[in-house]
Amino acid sequence: MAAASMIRSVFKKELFSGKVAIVTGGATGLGRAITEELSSLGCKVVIASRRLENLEKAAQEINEAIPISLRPRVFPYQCNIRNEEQVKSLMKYTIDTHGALDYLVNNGGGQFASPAISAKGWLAVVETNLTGTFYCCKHAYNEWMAGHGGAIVNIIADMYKGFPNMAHTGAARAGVQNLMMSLALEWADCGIRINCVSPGIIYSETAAKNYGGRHVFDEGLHIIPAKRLGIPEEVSGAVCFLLSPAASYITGTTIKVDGGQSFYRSPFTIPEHNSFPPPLEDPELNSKL
Ligand SMILES: CCC/C=C/C(=O)SCCNC(=O)CCNC(=O)[C@H](O)C(C)(C)COP(=O)([O-])OP(=O)([O-])OC[C@H]1O[C@@H](n2cnc3c(N)ncnc32)[C@H](O)[C@@H]1OP(=O)([O-])[O-]
Ligand SMILES: NC(=O)C1=CN([C@@H]2O[C@H](COP(=O)(O)OP(=O)(O)OC[C@H]3O[C@@H](n4cnc5c(N)ncnc54)[C@H](OP(=O)(O)O)[C@@H]3O)[C@@H](O)[C@H]2O)C=CC1
Repeated sequence: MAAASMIRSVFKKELFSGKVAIVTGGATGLGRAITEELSSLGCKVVIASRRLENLEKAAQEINEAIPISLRPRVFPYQCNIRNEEQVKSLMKYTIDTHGALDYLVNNGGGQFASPAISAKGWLAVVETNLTGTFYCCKHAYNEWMAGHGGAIVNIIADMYKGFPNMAHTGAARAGVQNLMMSLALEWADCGIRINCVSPGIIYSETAAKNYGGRHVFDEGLHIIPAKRLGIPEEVSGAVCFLLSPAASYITGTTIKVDGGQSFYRSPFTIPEHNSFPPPLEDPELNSKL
């Protein structure tokens, strides 16, 4: 956010002291808010995404807000989560440099809106959001969490009524939610908790830019019972809660941070038509249905 948020962390200072986290997409939007809150609570955070320049700038800015004696707490690392080798290197770097990997936040991702998705576009979005999350979970588990436990949070999206015009991301996010449930069971015996946070429409400058402007977000206002957009700090609090000891008995679940949007109306309008097959023999009766 360009404007200062009124939301301050509700968690105690040093809640995450001595802990190490990876936040993918941690330089912008939701990921940045999560990184700011985790690092302000004592956590070392490796932020990982494709654009190194962005990551370096964000790390510098966030570190500057931390008392000099406690810096640095945020570390940039270039990684495309679609590339399994790069994901493996991210995990190794984090553990070799910082000695642990307590938390993983799978936030990096995105999509584009289109009613006609090409095969290449479909693969790009599924590989980013579903396969990228799978790679990150798998290698966090292999490299550290299988032997030490840990907590994972995946950021998904409001896809509960389908996701017309963004079918690729709807399918990918539903896949991430189901993956989360499988892993919560498979990895429970290692002391790994894994959950999802499902944001509604959360305004950030970078997200809006990706959609060609703020108007795209404002167009969603009529489907939000809260009658306003969310901000990244409102998502961050839920992520920090799920990582914290306050959530020590919570695994395999999803927290929706969406102002009630997910159980309210769909943004999608179906054109008038009579294309469905008639159920009755009498055409006149059919016309009355
Ligand atoms: C509104 C409220 C809800 C908000 C939710 C949010 O998530 S906010 C967060 C918002 N933040 C983000 O979403 C940030 C992250 N998002 C991204 O990086 C991209 O959206 C990505 C995931 C598609 C990866 O892209 P990439 O370039 O690295 O991938 P690539 O080079 O491998 O294949 C690309 C292929 O995909 C297709 N295609 C791509 N764009 C469009 C389009 N606009 N139009 C049509 N098609 C498009 C095209 O086929 C293209 O191939 P081509 O024709 O070029 O040969
Ligand atoms: N804002 C919203 O309303 C909603 C957002 N979400 C999801 O929340 C997450 C954060 O979005 P938001 O902060 O709003 O938007 P942003 O566009 O600011 O964030 C997306 C982040 O993901 C990173 N990223 C994208 N692709 C990759 C990749 N292949 N490898 C590594 N990192 C990648 C980007 O960094 P870089 O370009 O450097 O790789 C960027 O930092 C996304 O998954 C988004 O889809 C879900 C529901 C609603």
